[in-house]
Amino acid sequence: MTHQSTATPRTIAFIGAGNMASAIFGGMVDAGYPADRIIATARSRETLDALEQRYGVSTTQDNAYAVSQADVVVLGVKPQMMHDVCQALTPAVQNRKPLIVSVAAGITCDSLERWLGGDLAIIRCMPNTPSLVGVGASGLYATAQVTEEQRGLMDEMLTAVGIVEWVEEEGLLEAVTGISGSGPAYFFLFIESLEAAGIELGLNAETARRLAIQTARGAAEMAFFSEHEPAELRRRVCSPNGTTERAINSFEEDGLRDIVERAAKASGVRAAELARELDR
Ligand SMILES: NC(=O)C1=CN([C@@H]2O[C@H](COP(=O)(O)OP(=O)(O)OC[C@H]3O[C@@H](n4cnc5c(N)ncnc54)[C@H](O)[C@@H]3O)[C@@H](O)[C@H]2O)C=CC1
Ligand SMILES: O=C(O)[C@@H]1CCC=N1
Repeated sequence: MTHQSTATPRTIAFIGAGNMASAIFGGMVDAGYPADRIIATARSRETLDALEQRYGVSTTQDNAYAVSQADVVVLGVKPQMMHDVCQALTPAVQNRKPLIVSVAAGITCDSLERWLGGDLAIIRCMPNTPSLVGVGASGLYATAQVTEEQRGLMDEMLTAVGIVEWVEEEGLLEAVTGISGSGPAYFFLFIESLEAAGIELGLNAETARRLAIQTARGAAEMAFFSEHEPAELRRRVCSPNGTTERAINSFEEDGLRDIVERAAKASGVRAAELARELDR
């Protein structure tokens, strides 16, 4: 994959280059976005050195300096840190007026706007970590101040690392969090469980892990590329009165669908809770 845009690439500051932010810019760089247009900040110099070495991005521990260079500021710190980080950045942000993008679970555009001094174009983004390997899924919400060009810029940045879905109501980002933001962890848990089952059934640990991972990958790729819906693909694995049917019946009897729905809702509820807890 190569970076397609002919426009001058924007300078993007990632404030808090942890798991999520580095998954996005790592994926962007691997997809061809110019590394010299990315500035990453973090608390530890060691983290930044490693990112500089791996991706060739610029780094600094000075958040305000990074903002002073940026057309787009991606806020990638933990929700609990967001208030203090924003307040410290207010002068630099008000001076430069970059597009503000937050990836933090829960934190509302209203809080961000207040904490950063007002009158800003803000996008809330709920990405996920598979962005690192170009298979991310991001849900986005834009406030009224965001221009079409800025939306286009985000589309360009994030389609380099996966799919992008815009939602028209901010509250729907809670649903996005419950499905795709937290979602990779659900699938990792399923892989772990399948691996453990393989070991229980007598396979050696490495074989069980390789089979579980490759099966998850194969199923996801088939679902992605197929013209058939997942339910049909599932039916095609189930021979009548065969082995899969027995396993699927076991899942259904144990209430897997309800279990998944409850978990996804719990994630979204926690996002809403974070917004209330951290608003001030
Ligand atoms: N991890 C995930 O799968 C996802 C995370 N998110 C959101 O991404 C945000 C970050 O989560 P993670 O990357 O998992 O956390 P993390 O702990 O890996 O990253 C946070 C980074 O912020 C840095 N940091 C802390 N205080 C700072 C400061 N004052 N100035 C500059 N940098 C500072 C830390 O050094 C660290 O590198 C959270 O708000 C979370 O809700 C959203 C979607 C998925
Ligand atoms: O667990 C969290 O709060 C973050 C947001 C979505 C995925 N990880």
